[in-house]
Amino acid sequence: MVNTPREGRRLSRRLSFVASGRELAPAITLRRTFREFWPDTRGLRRLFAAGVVLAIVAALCEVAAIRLFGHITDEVLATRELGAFWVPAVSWLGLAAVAGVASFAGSYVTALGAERFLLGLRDRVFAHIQKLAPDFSEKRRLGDLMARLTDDVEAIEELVGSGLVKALTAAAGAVFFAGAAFLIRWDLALVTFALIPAFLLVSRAFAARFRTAAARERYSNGAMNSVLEEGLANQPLVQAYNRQPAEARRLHTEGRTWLRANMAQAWLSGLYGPAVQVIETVCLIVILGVGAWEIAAGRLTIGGLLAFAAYLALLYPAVQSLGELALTVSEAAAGSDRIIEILRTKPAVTDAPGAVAAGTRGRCRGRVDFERVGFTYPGRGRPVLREVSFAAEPGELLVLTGPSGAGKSTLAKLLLRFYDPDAGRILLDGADIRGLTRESLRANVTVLHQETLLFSGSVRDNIAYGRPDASHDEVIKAAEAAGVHDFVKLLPQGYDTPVGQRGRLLSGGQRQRIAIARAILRDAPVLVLDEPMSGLDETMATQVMQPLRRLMAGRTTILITHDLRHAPEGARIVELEPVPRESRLRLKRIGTPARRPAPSRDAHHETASGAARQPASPGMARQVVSSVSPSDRMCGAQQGTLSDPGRHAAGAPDALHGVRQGTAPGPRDDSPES
Ligand SMILES: Nc1ncnc2c1ncn2[C@@H]1O[C@H](COP(=O)(O)OP(=O)(O)OP(=O)(O)O)[C@@H](O)[C@H]1O
Repeated sequence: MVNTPREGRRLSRRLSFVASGRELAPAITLRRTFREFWPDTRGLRRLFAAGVVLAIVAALCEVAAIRLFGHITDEVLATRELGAFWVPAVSWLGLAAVAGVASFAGSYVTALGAERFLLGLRDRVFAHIQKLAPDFSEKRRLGDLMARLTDDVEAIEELVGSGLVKALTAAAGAVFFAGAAFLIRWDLALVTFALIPAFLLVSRAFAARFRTAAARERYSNGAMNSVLEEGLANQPLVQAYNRQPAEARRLHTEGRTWLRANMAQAWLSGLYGPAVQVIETVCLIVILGVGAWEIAAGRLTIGGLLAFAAYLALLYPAVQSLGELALTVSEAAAGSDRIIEILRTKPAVTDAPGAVAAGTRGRCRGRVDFERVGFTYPGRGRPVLREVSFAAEPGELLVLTGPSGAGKSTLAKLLLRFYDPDAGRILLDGADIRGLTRESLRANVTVLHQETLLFSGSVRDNIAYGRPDASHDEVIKAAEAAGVHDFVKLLPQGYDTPVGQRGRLLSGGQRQRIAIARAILRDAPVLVLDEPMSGLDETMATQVMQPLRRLMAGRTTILITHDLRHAPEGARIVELEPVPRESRLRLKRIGTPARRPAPSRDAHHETASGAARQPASPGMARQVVSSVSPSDRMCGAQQGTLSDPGRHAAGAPDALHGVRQGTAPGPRDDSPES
């Protein structure tokens, strides 16, 4: 059953799937697995069919070769007639050559089909995950998703692709070898066939123990990998906190558990081989005993007996291989369950039928409107946003502030259409973004995420990520504008220097500036900066501020920040407060800081009832926007709207989001750095 270490690993994976079948819920039938994944074999079926045909040719050659072996034994060895040797010997050689070529070609085309199937299915699942909101991956353990894209996809292939080929060829081989043995002596064949259940019984007895051992191995392997992954990913933390010995101990403990689980498996595989061998020996002795009796009685030749034994030696592995099919099915069922779960997850948003491209010739002016937007994350009872309205004019800088968890980053996700709002709408240049193609929408909106996201490629790759066709000069220009060029020049390989895993070979400020260069190169008219200064100290923040201003110049910018010290002068400020637990009251404020933003956000606060905490800066211009409970709505409506009173008033005046227009924003002095 377990012949090579690779097969052993495969078997343990297979058995562990069976063992943990309950959690993995292989409630999927064989038919359903085939129905779901058979279409993935389109274009590959000829390869698999060729694999079956070639494997059958090889098996037939083996049947014929054994026949020749019997013939040589009887006609040459027993009679000592050397002259009768050459023809069968050359034929045997010819058969061996044909079998070798057929076997090689069969394995090759089957492997080609299998690898292409894996490639196609993995691409399909990965492409589907990319269509889902990023939260889909973020909510899951990365290791689990990786296992689905590798082990589970492979398990499906082993059933639907190469597994099917293997099953068909094993079945054909079993029929040929059994048939050939039957032709030599049908009564002797029946005796030996009667011993086949003994193989199945031993397999069954071992499988149960193997299953437990394999499940332990898989579990401890997962635990060990987690320790490794965490230890390596958090290496700076481990070293800074002097936790190296503790981490080493943790790994050693998990490693020892894994070792014990592996030894249990090794013990079982070691025992299984001799157990099967005992049965095979029993079979052989029975055959030899009965054969000797039959030879003495003149009813069987020595060549016939040896050929008979050779057929049985090939028949038993074929039968075992068919027996293992049940394990392949279990594994594939569990794997397909997990893959189907991904494939059946519907994207939170899709392009509407008839969706159009944003803007004129793909580029919009950059006006953004949030109109009474309400949103609750799927599976969450409480809304994150309720009746949020504000607008940003083309080229305007709007600072979005508010306490942690108020939903600021969620607004960015809605603007990118990772989700659609449950209520209200978001407009880009006056067009509801639900009517735009997601590709064109996202081409017009660049988000700089709170955590700088870099790939492990070179500096150049990371800058050009949003525009892979950018020329070298364009990359350098963007890098210069972002203040990247000077430090890149000092790197050992310049723009070709690898930035390391998630850009960890660079400082936080350098990473951030590369992300700014990437955004500059992308040149989208709308920009969302989500806490661009987070994690940067004062000096770094100052260094990043200059390139940021260049990036913001001429673009509609929504700057999300807790820290109003980073709000450029003259910027309009929108404050978002969390949706209160009980009341439907929601308050947000818009203001314009004076020459310098207030040092403390508290200085801007004003209570919902209107009892103002005075702004620290005397020149602060302020608008108050409030989304109010139904009884307050009229009051809100009377206050007008932020930017287009006519449009809102013409809509549903009694449900309007209340806006109190403050002093007009002062002149912006964060204008593009020239
Ligand atoms: N994918 C998600 N699924 C469910 N809830 C989420 C998800 N993402 C965020 N939330 C919740 O939504 C609320 C708003 O989160 P969001 O990240 O928008 O806040 P924020 O104002 O940007 O906070 P911070 O300033 O700390 O970044 C939080 O309570 C958060 O727990």
